[in-house]
Amino acid sequence: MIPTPHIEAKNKEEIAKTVLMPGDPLRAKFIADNFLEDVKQFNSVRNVLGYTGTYKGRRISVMASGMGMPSIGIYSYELFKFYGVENIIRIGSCGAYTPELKLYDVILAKEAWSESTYAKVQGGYQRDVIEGSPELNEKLIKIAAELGIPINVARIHSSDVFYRENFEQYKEIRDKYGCVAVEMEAFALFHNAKVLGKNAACLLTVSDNLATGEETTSQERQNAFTNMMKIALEMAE
Ligand SMILES: O=P(O)(O)O[C@H]1O[C@H](CO)[C@@H](O)[C@H]1O
Ligand SMILES: O=c1cc[nH]c(=O)[nH]1
Repeated sequence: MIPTPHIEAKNKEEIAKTVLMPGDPLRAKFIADNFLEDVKQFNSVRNVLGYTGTYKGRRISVMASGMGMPSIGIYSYELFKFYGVENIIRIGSCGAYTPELKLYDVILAKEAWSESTYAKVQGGYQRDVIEGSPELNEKLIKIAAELGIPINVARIHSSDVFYRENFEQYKEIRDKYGCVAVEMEAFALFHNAKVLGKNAACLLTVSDNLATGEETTSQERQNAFTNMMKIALEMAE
């Protein structure tokens, strides 16, 4: 079923087996412009930009997911199911729930906790925690160590809501469920990988801290989280 309603690539070969997936289409473009060689754009439908190129001579794709679980649910499903993609590594921004995490710190989401109904509705999954791929995580941890980039391996919160009326609720989610930071896509990505027999991981960079009030600009979130990008790019094959 390709092209799909949301991805215009006409054959599978246009997309590599491993896809890096930021929420922001312009973060995808930044990576293609600054890190990849021999780049070909394979998607511009809805401005959700997708590119394939080489990194240090090895092939890799980068495509945006948009924001939220419904959006990454669509793109990751189409890539896994119809384009033969095997590995998706989300590279996102997140809000830290603890003062110990500093802006620009990198987190590897070992598992995602969520109150979202995404996994239940999509495939009848009843639990509220889903793990990322242990194999991908092991590789990412090794790469980070080789690059000398510290990473925090932890459980994160995948939320459907960016602006909560009760801001202080994050403390309960942190303390009760053990989540160190919040983002909005990993739970759905991990679920799609599981039901389709594929692999998914999620690297995050701290863009703001709910405990201290520190925050980065939209420009930094788009272009400056390069440590996370460099770790993920080493997954090129
Ligand atoms: O920076 P990205 O990858 O979009 O990730 C985070 O940023 C967005 C909210 O600002 C949500 O998509 C959240 O998950
Ligand atoms: O989902 C997100 C991403 C960054 N910062 C937040 O507070 N939430």
